[in-house]
This record gives sequence, structure tokens and C-alpha cells, in this order.
Amino acid sequence: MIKVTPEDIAYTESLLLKPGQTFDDERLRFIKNFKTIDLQAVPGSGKTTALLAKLLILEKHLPLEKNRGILVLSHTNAAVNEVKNRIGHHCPKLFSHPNFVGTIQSFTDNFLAIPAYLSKYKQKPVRIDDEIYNETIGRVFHHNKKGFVIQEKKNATYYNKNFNVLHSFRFSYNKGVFSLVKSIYGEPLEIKTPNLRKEKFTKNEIDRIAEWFYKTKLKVLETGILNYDDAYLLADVILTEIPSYRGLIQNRFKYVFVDEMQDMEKHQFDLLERIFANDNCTSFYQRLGDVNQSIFSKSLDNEEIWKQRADKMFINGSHRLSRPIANIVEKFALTSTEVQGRMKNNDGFDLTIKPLLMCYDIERIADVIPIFSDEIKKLIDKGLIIPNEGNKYEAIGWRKHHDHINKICISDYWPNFKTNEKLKKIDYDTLEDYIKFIENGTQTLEANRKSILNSLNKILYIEGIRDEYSRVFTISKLIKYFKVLPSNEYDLLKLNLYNWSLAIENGAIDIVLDKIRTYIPYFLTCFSRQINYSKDFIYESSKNEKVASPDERAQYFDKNGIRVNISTVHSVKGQTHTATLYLETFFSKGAGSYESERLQNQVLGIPIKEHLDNYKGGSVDKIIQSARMVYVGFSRPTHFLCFAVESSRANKLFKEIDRNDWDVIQIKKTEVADS
Ligand SMILES: Nc1ncnc2c1ncn2[C@@H]1O[C@H](COP(=O)(O)OP(=O)(O)OP(=O)(O)O)[C@@H](O)[C@H]1O
Repeated sequence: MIKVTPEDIAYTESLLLKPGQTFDDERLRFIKNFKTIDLQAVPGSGKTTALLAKLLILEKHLPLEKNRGILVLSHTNAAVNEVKNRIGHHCPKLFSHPNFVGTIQSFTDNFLAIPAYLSKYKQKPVRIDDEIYNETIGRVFHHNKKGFVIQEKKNATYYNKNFNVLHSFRFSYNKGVFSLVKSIYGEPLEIKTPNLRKEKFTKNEIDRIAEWFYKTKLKVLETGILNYDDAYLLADVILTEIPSYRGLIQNRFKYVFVDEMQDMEKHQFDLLERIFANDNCTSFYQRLGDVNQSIFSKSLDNEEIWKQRADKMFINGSHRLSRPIANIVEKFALTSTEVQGRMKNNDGFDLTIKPLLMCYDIERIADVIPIFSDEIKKLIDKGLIIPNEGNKYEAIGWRKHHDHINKICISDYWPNFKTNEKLKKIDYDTLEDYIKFIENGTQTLEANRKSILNSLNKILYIEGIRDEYSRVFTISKLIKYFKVLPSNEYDLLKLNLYNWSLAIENGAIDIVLDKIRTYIPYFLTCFSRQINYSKDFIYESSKNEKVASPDERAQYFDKNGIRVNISTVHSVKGQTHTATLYLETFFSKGAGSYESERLQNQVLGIPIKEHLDNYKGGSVDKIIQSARMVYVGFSRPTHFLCFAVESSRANKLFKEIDRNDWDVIQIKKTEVADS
């Protein structure tokens, strides 16, 4: 077992904490424990910091005996990157083979789904991606299928038009057989006649519709296009078919750490339990989390996560939150959790800045973020916030966009926020989109090249051109294919890619578009084909609204050297800010539609726990979801918390809020007045 020395602890403290700060006994007990155990704690209690301390210590013991490794999992890429950014340069061994630091999805893909697929289909899957999957299954569904008559195809299409299950249904696996289910690990998909149809489908018709779906799904699986859920299906297949496989993974990883455990979906949780939580398990499995911060998981009852494990540790006190903020946050905890705010000023004195409620008239919504920035400026001027390069100021909300004008979302507070949606898309409807909406990365030429190659692959896809194994072309396959062509096709492609990437970089989008359009017929002759089905894709104009090229500047407001980033609550999970502005947004209906409606009593000081105990209405789920969201959002700042509520919903709050706990300002149509 790993022995932790006082020098080890001093080393981690020097890297992770501010001068003078140390790990107290509670945290040390966890840091020194490498057995199977759970850690539960409040926001900002230092869970992630304690995990990083463990990893820094483990790094010194690498490589482990028998070349076993360490597995570190989190839910999102942002959380994984945070681990990399904070300790990556001190832990070169941890971030290389045989260790693995990544998301639960990437772990499932790499260690289960890809090996399972390889063993079944003798190749790697082409893509694991929901977007490509949805597009592919959309096409394959409408292809004619051998042995089906036209009417049967029509029935399947009609069924799907009514029930819209094509993108959501999945396979489940049982005793070597796939069957149709509504969602991952969900109920069986039972085909029935839509109410609108006068004549009921016969039993045979129903069976044939089910077969149509089955064959569609199987075909997509065989072509190697998987959705994220399929990775878990394949994990199930390999773990069932090869009983020793679980032992192999355990042998590979001696220590397993899962951060943000509360965010796992049920199937992710089950998979980890299946592999690492059994009596003879040779891995040590530690799970860290906070029941109250579960904002991703839809399907998992949090009680379920934590109840199984006998060995649990709790750590108290938040090093992030000041006392006034902790006092507010506590009211939103769904379990009776005390949140002690231990954050102090640099001079060791208590932080006393009161949270601020901003009641704004809708006409002034665009001023909310700038006024938040002004409030920060005032605090800096008063010496209550010390300016520092590491300070983070964030405006966050739940819902990004809504087409309905009266449903307030982040993009109403910050119209530029709209641009963000398109940045990550890698599959588009027209060639023009591929050239116009390229994700800006550090290696921009490379991003341009990739996008052009993706557009060429898309043309091959639409034309039905496949590789020698009847599989869809990927970028690497395309390059391989060109490399072995007899003439100079490869050199020409390479040169074109270089010139076009450079020209896109210089903004010559239209010229590049023309050049690619001219090249495509030649490109297709390399496959002995010509333009047939892809005409629309090549020549149609972009249907996407003209958005500015992805510009990072659009995502923040900068004034007086104070930069306020605008993002979602989901994306700031686990982060520590100096000041956080929580923007209320519309989210579905039930006990109101905004946080200020569902959680009015908590802002007024009644703990949600007590409130829900006496609550009679339906919509409890909505209240719980909102409470978790606010709990996560409100627990980000060390110094200053601000909550923006539109005036029509703020009346009661404005009148009744405890001014010992909150400051309040109104942002009126014509003027800004302190209350
Ligand atoms: N022992 C400590 N003493 C002082 N400050 C600490 C200590 N441990 C962590 N911190 C600081 O407290 C803040 C929160 O830490 P961390 O992000 O690890 O908490 P967390 O419990 O993982 O938070 P969350 O629940 O929100 O994910 C950070 O700024 C961190 O540097």
C-alpha cells in the first residue's frame, strides 16, 4: 500500500494551496487513504484538490508493480482538462500509458466498446458520435431493404412520423441477442398503431415494422457508426461474452478514481460498478462527489449511488465559500447539509461582502452583465476584492437559447452568446457550411484542412461510395486511398488542401468554395464516379444564418480591466470564481418556469428540505432540478454572488428579502437606483 510521508504532503500543499494553507486532519485522512472508499462533501470543500494531492503522490510511485496503472475519470472534458491543467506538468507518468485520465465516455469507448467492436466485426468502429449517428440512421432508415415490399416501408415511415423514435431507440443485449428498446436500458420498444390511423396494424405488419427498425439499426452498427449509448451496449456485450474481461481491466488499473460521481448517468454508474465493485475486485475504487450538485444525471437516483458503499468519508467546510455565501447556498441543499463557509480574505479576516439581488426591468436586460461588472469595480475600489490575474468573473445561466421571445435565456442577456452553438458542429448540410463554420483552434490550418476533408468524405458518403470493406470513408482512409492511386492524384490533393486551407485563413471563403466545386468532379473520377446524389450538398447555399466567425470576444464583457465571461452553469461545474452572476432563465413549466419562482422561499431563507417536506403540489422534479442548478451556480464564488431576477417576478423578493443577508438593487426602465 502507498505510504504517504509528511514530505509528500508538504510537496502537494506547495503545489496546490496558497502559501500558509495546509490540509487539515479530515482532508489528510482522505489523501492518505488508497483503499476502496467514497468521499462526499459540500461544494468547495476541496474534493478535487484532495484528489489532485493523491495523484501527485501516486506519480512518485509510478510505474506501479506489474506495470499496472491508474484510472482517473470525470464526467466532462472540462473537468478532465482542469486536472490536466493543474497537475499535468508535474505528472508526466500519470498522463501516459498504462494510466488513463479521461471522461467516462472515453474510457468506455477505448477500453470496452472499441475492443468489443474489433472482436465482433474485425475492425475498429468508424465514429462514435451522436450527431453523425443520427444523420446516418436517418438515411439508412429510408433505404429500401431486401425482402420488404413498398407498403412495409411506408408503414415503418408512418410509424416513425407519429412516434419519432428513430434517433432515440436503442438495442439492448440479452443472452447473445439484440432487441429494440426505447432508450438505453429502457423499456422494450413496442410497436403499435398510431391513434390517427383508421385501421389498426395487423400483428404481421407490426412485426415487420419492428424488423425494419431492427435491420436499420443493425446496418448502421455494421457500418461502424455508433452513438454514445452504443458504446455502453458494446461494453455489455464484451463483459458478458468474455467473463474474464472484467478481471483484465481490474488488472490494468490498480487505483480507480471517479470525480463528480453524482453526475454519472445510471448506465455509466452501473458499468463502473460492474467492473470495479465486486468482492474479488483487485482494484481500489474511490468515488468522490456531492449529492446536491447533480445537474447532469437524468436517470440516476442519487440515493442509489451512495447507499451501497459501507466505507464512506465526509469532509466538512468549504474553502471556497465565504460565510455570507455559504449561508445562502445551504438553503438550496436537498439533503440536510450544513455548508460552513471558511473562505477568508488574504489578510485572514472574514469576507463580508453580501450577495446581491438584481431586480431588472425587462427593457434593461442587456445592462445586467455590465452592471454586475460595475459592482465588481466598486468592490475593487473599496478594497474588498483584491485585483489579481487569477480572479475569475462569470455570468452563468441554465438555458442558452429559446426561440420564444418571452422566455428569457442567456442569449437575451448577452445576444452574442448565440454564436457559440455552431462552433463544435462537425457535420453539415452543405459544402458551404463546411468552409464557413470551421472551429477555431490553435492549429487553424489543420482545422481548415480537416473541415475540407470532412466535406469531401461527406460527398463520398452521399454518393454511396464506400471503402473495400463497404465502410464509410474517414479522413485517414481517404488519405490512404489517395496515396496508393497510380498517378499524381495524391500530390494534387495535398497541394489543394494546403492552398485552400491557407486561403480560408485569409478569408477567401468564396474563392475556395469555387475551387473545391471545380475540383469535385475530378475527385469523384478517382472513385470512377461522377456527381449524382450530392448536387444539392455541393451547390446549395448555406442554410445556417450568417454568424460571425467563431470569435472568442463574443463570449465576454470587458470593461475597466474586468472581464466577465458568459457561460452555462453546466460548463462552470467544479470551478472557483471570484464573483458569479447567476442569470435566471426559463426552463420548462411546473411550479413556475424560472428559478425565482420555484425557489422564491429559499431566497427568502427557508431551506428547500423543509419546503419540500411540506410541499403538496406536483412539479417536485422541476423544483429539485432548479434547486440543484442554483446550488451549483451559487456555490462558485469566493467573494461576490449576484442573482439577476426580472422585476415582474421579483416583487415579493424585493419586499421580503432579509437585507441582513442580501443587498438589493433595482435596474429600472429609466434609471438605476439603489434601494
Ligand atoms: N486545504 C485547503 N485549504 C485552503 N484552500 C483549499 C484547500 N483545499 C482546497 N482549497 C481551495 O478551495 C477551492 C475549492 O477547491 P476544490 O475545487 O478542490 O473543491 P471541490 O470540493 O472539488 O469543489 P466542487 O464541489 O465545487 O467541485 C479552491 O480554490 C482550492 O484551491
